[in-house]
Amino acid sequence: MLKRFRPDDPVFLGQLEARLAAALRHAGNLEAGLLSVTLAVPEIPLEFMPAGLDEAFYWSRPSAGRSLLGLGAAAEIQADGVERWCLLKDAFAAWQARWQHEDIDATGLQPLALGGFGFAPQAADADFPAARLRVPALLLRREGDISALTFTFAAGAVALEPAMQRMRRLASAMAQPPCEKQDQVSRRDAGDGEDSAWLARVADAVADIQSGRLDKVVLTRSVRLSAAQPFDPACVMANLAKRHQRCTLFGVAMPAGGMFMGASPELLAGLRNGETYCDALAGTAWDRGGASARNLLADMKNGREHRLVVQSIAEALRPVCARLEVPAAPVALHLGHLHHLWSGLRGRVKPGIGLLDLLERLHPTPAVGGYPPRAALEWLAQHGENRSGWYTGAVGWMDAAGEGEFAVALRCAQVRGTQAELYAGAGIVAGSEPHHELAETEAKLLPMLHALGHFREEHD
Ligand SMILES: C=C(O[C@H]1C=CC=C(C(=O)O)[C@@H]1O)C(=O)O
Repeated sequence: MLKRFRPDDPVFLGQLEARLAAALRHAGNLEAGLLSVTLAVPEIPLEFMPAGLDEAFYWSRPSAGRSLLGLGAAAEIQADGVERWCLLKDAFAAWQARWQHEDIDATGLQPLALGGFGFAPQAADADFPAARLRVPALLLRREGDISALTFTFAAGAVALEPAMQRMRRLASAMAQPPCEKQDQVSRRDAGDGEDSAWLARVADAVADIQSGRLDKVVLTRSVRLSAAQPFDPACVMANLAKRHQRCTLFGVAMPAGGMFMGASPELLAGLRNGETYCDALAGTAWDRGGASARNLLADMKNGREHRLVVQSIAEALRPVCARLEVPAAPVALHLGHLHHLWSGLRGRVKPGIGLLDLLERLHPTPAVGGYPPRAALEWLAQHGENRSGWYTGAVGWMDAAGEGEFAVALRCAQVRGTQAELYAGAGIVAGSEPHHELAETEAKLLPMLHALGHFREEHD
């Protein structure tokens, strides 16, 4: 085990290189598939995303003591269209079948694939495939009190030097302070006309719900921010991390530069040792307006909105679970100024069911789509709902055994240069009032607005 972790320390890097070289020699010739080498390192500070890494995938769930940072790709599958789940499952099964792992220090940690997918089966824009899974060439992770590095190589590309080059880039990024205080102040681009179009769409949805065509549909909107100086994604992430420790923090580098990042309050699904856990999150109140947090649990409209999500998740899980626990009533989840109705569902999955099977069955839940799911998706398609990137899809990780966690991509933005595009939505049910729903989306934008330096003077 390496005795000290000072990423910029040549002694550390020298020891690491020697140990990796020995592990590669020990592994022998890799004729097909993937080789991962995991080395324990002393405690890694991963509560912040390091700055200046243009190929990073960062995922952190502080409440579970879990943080991941992946760089590069030893293997990747991008999948588009209605068959995207089949394509992902086939590719993942092929990796699993020939994935050699040298866990040199017996960390017990498996190598991981990192990935995400969008709301719709087709890619929404050029920066994001509809779905992607990637085995990072270098993975830095913290799991409770274990910290480790995993290097992964594809057959035909088992080479020490490129791996160490990437490691040195990571080391110099981690040696920097996570965020030089960014006194960024951004301004919001005008979009009043867009607000009135959105209000009209909510009114249309309410009318169609009242006519019985559907029970619920989630409508989303986006706003743009600009700043005089480029946003620094590491600072934005540090701002999110300061305020949203109960959420899942994520940052996914975009191929043409910039980052898709956010602080999600909702796990779509987790799977560990055959036990699955899912958040049903729907029904919202916020400070300064709306149903107050105190009334949230008694509010009929929010209760209706929430029940549809619980019911739908339970319907999706029941056929693949040997045991399923569905709470009889939600509890209030308080996240700063936002308050949600939350129900945690848990179950034991049947043998052979992996995380990708669960994601395929669950997505999109009525927390991001609507109910009945098909009627809601048709309604959204007919009304031109267009969601950028992976917003209302999910971002997460899977281990080589097919278990892992994906968080719904909410409370997020695409941040590139001096521009940012932020997203928020609201569930529309019978009785929804358009201006109230617009105010709800404004409340849901606040976490990212704060993190991007908007409203700084008013609130900080
Ligand atoms: C679609 C969003 O929130 C969903 C998740 C939680 C609560 C929701 C609600 O109360 O409407 C939404 O269904 C969003 O934050 O962009």
